[in-house]
Amino acid sequence: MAKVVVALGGNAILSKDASAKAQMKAVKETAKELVNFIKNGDQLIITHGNGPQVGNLLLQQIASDSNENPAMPLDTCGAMTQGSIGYWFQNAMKEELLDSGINKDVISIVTQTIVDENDPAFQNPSKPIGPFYKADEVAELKAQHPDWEIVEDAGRGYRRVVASPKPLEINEYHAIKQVVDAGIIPIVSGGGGIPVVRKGNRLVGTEAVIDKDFSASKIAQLVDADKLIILTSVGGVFYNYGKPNQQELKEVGVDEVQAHIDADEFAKGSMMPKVKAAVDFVRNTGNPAVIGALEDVQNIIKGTEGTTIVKQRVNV
Ligand SMILES: Nc1ncnc2c1ncn2[C@@H]1O[C@H](COP(=O)(O)OP(=O)(O)O)[C@@H](O)[C@H]1O
Ligand SMILES: NC(=O)OP(=O)(O)O
Repeated sequence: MAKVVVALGGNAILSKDASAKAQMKAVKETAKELVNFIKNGDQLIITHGNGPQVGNLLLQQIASDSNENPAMPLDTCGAMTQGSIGYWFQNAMKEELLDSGINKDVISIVTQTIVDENDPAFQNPSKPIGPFYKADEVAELKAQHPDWEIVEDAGRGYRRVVASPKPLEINEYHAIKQVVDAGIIPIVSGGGGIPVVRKGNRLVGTEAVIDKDFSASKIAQLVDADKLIILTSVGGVFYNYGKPNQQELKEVGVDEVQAHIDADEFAKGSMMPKVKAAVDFVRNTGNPAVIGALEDVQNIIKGTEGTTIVKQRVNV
């Protein structure tokens, strides 16, 4: 039995339609794929992004902000998305498991992730959240929201970016480990976890969105996972992505990927955190990490799809 941490992108939950109904439908499709890990005999730990959802929630907060009904801060919005997305997954996974004749419990755990208040990321926002905007909408958005940073997101449009400090510790990991050992499927560290700073015995929420790929790597190391699988909207990692000479990677050693990270060849805010998180997991555990598409889960399990990053390639 392999212990597998699966990280899902916020974009895998929300495509164009941001209604709860459409997101629940997408989560249900995702759950159908995830149940394949259980059928394969794996122990599953699920984590997910929240970039689109937390950005949309912030917009709702701004739209209804008043003395009587004040806007919630970003850390609280992160917690709210852990609750809503966790509910969707908990609900959909249980139904899919029962439909497959498997009686297993699924539970989402509100997770706090400890960050360093002096992390330079607080001065350099990089995490895209919320909807995509067109180039000609940016000037008006900046006039409406002078405190917003807006950047181009991997050729897909423009998005607001917020601070994204690195996860140092997952506060609830002892409890998460016990849940996994009890044979329960946990949904953890949603949206990278709620960013908190340690002040003695207190954990104080801070306004940021942690990259779920980095926190997934941390969780995977803390629970001694055999594999980290990052599922997204693309079949694997490409060199020269989007160019005529793009090349999809099948199996690749950490040192080779590191050289491409050092040369800044992957898109910031999309593929770069995934490859960095995967390399961190492989280096610290010696176990493989896979980056691939959600719809390819069955073949990822067989090892025929996705990009697998390994400590050292056997046949080079
Ligand atoms: N080198 C690359 N190889 C593959 N995909 C890439 C690369 N560079 C950028 N991308 C883009 O990254 C996207 C995945 O990142 P993102 O949308 O942030 O993931 P998620 O929300 O699923 O975590 C892909 O859909 C693809 O458009
Ligand atoms: N928090 C986070 O990494 O979200 P996305 O995966 O949606 O970007």
